[in-house]
Amino acid sequence: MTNGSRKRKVRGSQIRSSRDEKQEQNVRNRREKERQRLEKQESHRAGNGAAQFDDRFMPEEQPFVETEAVAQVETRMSRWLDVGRPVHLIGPTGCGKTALAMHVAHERDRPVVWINGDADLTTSDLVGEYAEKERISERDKYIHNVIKSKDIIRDRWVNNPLTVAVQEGATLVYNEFSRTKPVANNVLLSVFEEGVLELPGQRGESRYVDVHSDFRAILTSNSVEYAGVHEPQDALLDRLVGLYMDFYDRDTEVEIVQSHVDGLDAENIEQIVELMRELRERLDINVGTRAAIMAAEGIGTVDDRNQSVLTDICVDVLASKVAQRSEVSELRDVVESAIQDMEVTIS
Ligand SMILES: Nc1ncnc2c1ncn2[C@@H]1O[C@H](COP(=O)(O)OP(=O)(O)OP(=O)(O)O)[C@@H](O)[C@H]1O
Repeated sequence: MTNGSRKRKVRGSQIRSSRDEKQEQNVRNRREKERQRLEKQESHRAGNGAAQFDDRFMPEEQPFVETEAVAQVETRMSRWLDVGRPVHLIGPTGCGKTALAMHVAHERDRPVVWINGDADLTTSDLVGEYAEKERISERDKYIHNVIKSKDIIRDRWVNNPLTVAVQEGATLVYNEFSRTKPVANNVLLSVFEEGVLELPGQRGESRYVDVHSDFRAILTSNSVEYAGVHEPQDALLDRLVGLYMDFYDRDTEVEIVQSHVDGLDAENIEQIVELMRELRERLDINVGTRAAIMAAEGIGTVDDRNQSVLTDICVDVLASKVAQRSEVSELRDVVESAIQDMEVTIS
């Protein structure tokens, strides 16, 4: 054997040993990456407050007007929330329940969680479910040239808004809760009474979640639907403090419309609010504060303002509430005569 061949042999073994080192290093890197991934996943699952409060649970904050009338209802709400009682705001569509609930919730300086009641909403939609599959792969080289590989697929629990709110001591705003079928809302009974949320589907200790001492709930419902198809179970209503709301007074409604509509002077807004309040009396349909905001927005787009345009705008705003086409002409007649009688002069 020549010196050269010996040298090549030595070089070959050096290359092989550096390859082995590299492979071992790769295995170590992969294990470290997997460890970091699992650690991240675990901390996400355990969740801290900020991570759990996902935007999809919360609507944007709207401008909020606080007059004496508004402050009165706020005071009554806060009184009950302070002693840990859930508050149920009941009132006609568009009277300001949601705006008030959101405002009071934000004032509490706790995270706010939002749920919108719906006939299709299930208990799982409220509390959570095993909704995702989690795949964990382990690859290990225990013996030289033998790679042991294992794939674990397990179900992963995903919390829904009620569980997040209960765990984090948030203020839950459950809008139109009576639209949800009563059976789905049964989970609320033990939350309000025993301070425990039961997670159907979970096993063992993780089936029960202690309600955080700062957790509060504000529920809203429409006074008409409330007595309708999904009449909530008496046991749930028994646990709620019920505050009936009506439309605010004229001046509050004027301020509310002003806060939502730019570029329309106070006189025009006052006339629109007064007209809508009159139509509220004359029509069988519900004419909420929202209708006044929409009419003011509509008028704001018109340069050449007159009674005929105002009639068109009011009919457009209210027509979706009448069931038949034939009723639209009746609606127009009522709007026209209200404008005439009140001598509304929009400018
Ligand atoms: N205090 C307030 N400040 C500012 N805007 C308000 C106030 N109260 C009500 N509004 C506005 O009036 C409109 C109707 O209010 P809101 O949606 O709260 O009524 P609601 O009773 O919850 O209606 P629905 O039953 O249809 O949900 C909204 O545009 C809302 O932003």
